Amino acid sequence: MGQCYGKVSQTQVNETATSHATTTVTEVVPADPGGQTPLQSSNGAVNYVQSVKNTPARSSSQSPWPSPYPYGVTASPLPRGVSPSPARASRGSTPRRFFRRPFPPPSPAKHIKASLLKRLGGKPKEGTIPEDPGTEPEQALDKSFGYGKNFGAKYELGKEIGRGHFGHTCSARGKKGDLKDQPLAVKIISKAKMTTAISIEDVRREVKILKALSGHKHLVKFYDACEDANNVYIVMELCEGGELLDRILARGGRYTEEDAKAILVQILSVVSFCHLQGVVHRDLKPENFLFTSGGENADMKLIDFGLSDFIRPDERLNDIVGSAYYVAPEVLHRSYSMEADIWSIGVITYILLCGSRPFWARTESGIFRSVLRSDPNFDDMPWPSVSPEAKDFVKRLLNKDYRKRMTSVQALAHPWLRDDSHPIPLDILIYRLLKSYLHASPFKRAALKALSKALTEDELVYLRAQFRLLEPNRDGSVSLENFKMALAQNATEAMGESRMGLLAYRKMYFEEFCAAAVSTHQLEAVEGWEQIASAAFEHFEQEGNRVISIEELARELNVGPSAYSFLKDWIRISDGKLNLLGYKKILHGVTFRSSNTRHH
Ligand SMILES: Nc1ncnc2c1ncn2[C@@H]1O[C@H](COP(=O)(O)OP(=O)(O)OP(=O)(O)O)[C@@H](O)[C@H]1O
Ligand SMILES: [Ca+2]
Ligand SMILES: [Ca+2]
Repeated sequence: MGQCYGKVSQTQVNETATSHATTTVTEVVPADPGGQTPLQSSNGAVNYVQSVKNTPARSSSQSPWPSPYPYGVTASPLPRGVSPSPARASRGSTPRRFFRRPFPPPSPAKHIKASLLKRLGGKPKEGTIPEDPGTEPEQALDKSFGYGKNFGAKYELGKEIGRGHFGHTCSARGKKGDLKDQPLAVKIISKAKMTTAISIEDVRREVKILKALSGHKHLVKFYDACEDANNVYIVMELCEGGELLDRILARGGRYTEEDAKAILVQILSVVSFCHLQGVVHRDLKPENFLFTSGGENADMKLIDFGLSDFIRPDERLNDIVGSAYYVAPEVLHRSYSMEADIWSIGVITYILLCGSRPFWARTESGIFRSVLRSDPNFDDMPWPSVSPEAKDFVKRLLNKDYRKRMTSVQALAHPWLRDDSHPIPLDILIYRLLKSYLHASPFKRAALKALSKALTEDELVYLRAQFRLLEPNRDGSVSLENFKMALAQNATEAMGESRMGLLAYRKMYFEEFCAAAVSTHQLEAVEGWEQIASAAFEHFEQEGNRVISIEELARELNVGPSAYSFLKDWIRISDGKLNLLGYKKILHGVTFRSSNTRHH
């Protein structure tokens, strides 16, 4: 068996314990002898225990679970005045109480190792990391950011209040100007830690995104960025209420549905805002939501845009980043977009409702396997007593097929959360669907039109809200001009970055809007899909179905002659029109893996 690439020497451990608590210390997966990626490696229990013993920060080396305290119990990451919760403190001594649950309760999440190495540099063993970590000679790196150089003159630093893999955060006070005497938080990122071009770019982007998005009610307010020879300083509003993770642990890891809803509405509201601005967060987890004050009903703020990126509506990202417990399957498959954030919210929701993680294993590769292959447990306590709406909600966020997942806006409109007290924001998904509708063939549009006539009230609530947000013209129609206007109204500085393409002018009334803005993939994940499809097919029979040849159907579906043998089953022999199966295929689109066919 090869060496652990994450194994650390005692000196490194000490260095880590005093400066940064990194995952490379607290969770170690053995490198695969065959040079496989961490995705495929397995096992590691023995090495894991050994590495635990090497880690001075741990409160107990007996616990079978990764420590909730990468910082050690003495160096609590909790804000002043908040003591460690009993759940956190007692974990090491009473591990058995957690066996009753399908998975152990949450602990601070670990960044995906490959991503961490790539960003912060390091010495991976040959072949263990899927990508070149991009380490460059130090002197070649340009570490000047163009930020103000007068941090010391403007701010007075206070105590350390938090720590992550990339930086530590201190309380501070403004010395002059608008921020004079105002309590602040300053995230300090050491330039010495920026050993790769990627890590420098990450900091630049973190500041840029934070600055651009600052202003939303549930997003930490950005004030200033400074630098000196040693550090970058990100000055922001001080959130004194601690992390969401600590509140979850303080409650023994379970929220009532009402309390969970109050949390989720805030998360979804800020995440829909980010997505509309073309920003994907990529590291949503309970550690990255802070409460403004200690009160039960304090507002929550999203922090830490260190892994965030700009993304265009049709773009896919391929960089494996995030934290293992919260990472979406398609991120591990290296082709993802905004929906990856929604998965993470699904994981958070699951944790809020039952106190356990939906995907858990002792090693990173084990967690990945679970994310890719296993279905979360909805059978054990407390799930039988959780409302069907809440369960449906979680399942529609944790769908492994990202096309079937709800968007954050749809989640806000889901029956479990729907409530007049929070507005439903504009959904960028509509823009994508409209665009693809306008590019679709008349036959496919007729199929969608029939589908839209079979929609249930639940779907219509969302569509009506979206239509209203486009502020229909006096004749009740909208065009893409309305879309442009609506987007412009919601735009921040960040939006320009997403380089929204503009579509041609085309008038649309509500009826057609529904046909254009309905997502077949999402509907397929709905419980009543078969009924909806049958009802839709009846509408299609009335005013859309027609005689179609195999060749024409192949063209419609964008597939080649090798698919003809399948296609004949989708056309009725009696009248040469589509049957129900064929109708569903037209709605869904098909992919044949054959060299003779064009990939869809
Ligand atoms: N505005 C703030 N007010 C109060 N505490 C904060 C604030 N920003 C950050 N913190 C604290 O500092 C910690 C680290 O900050 P942050 O998450 O931005 O760092 P990081 O190094 O990027 O973390 P990670 O390891 O998750 O990538 C947070 O978890 C939180 O406890
Ligand atoms: Ca963080
Ligand atoms: Ca971060």
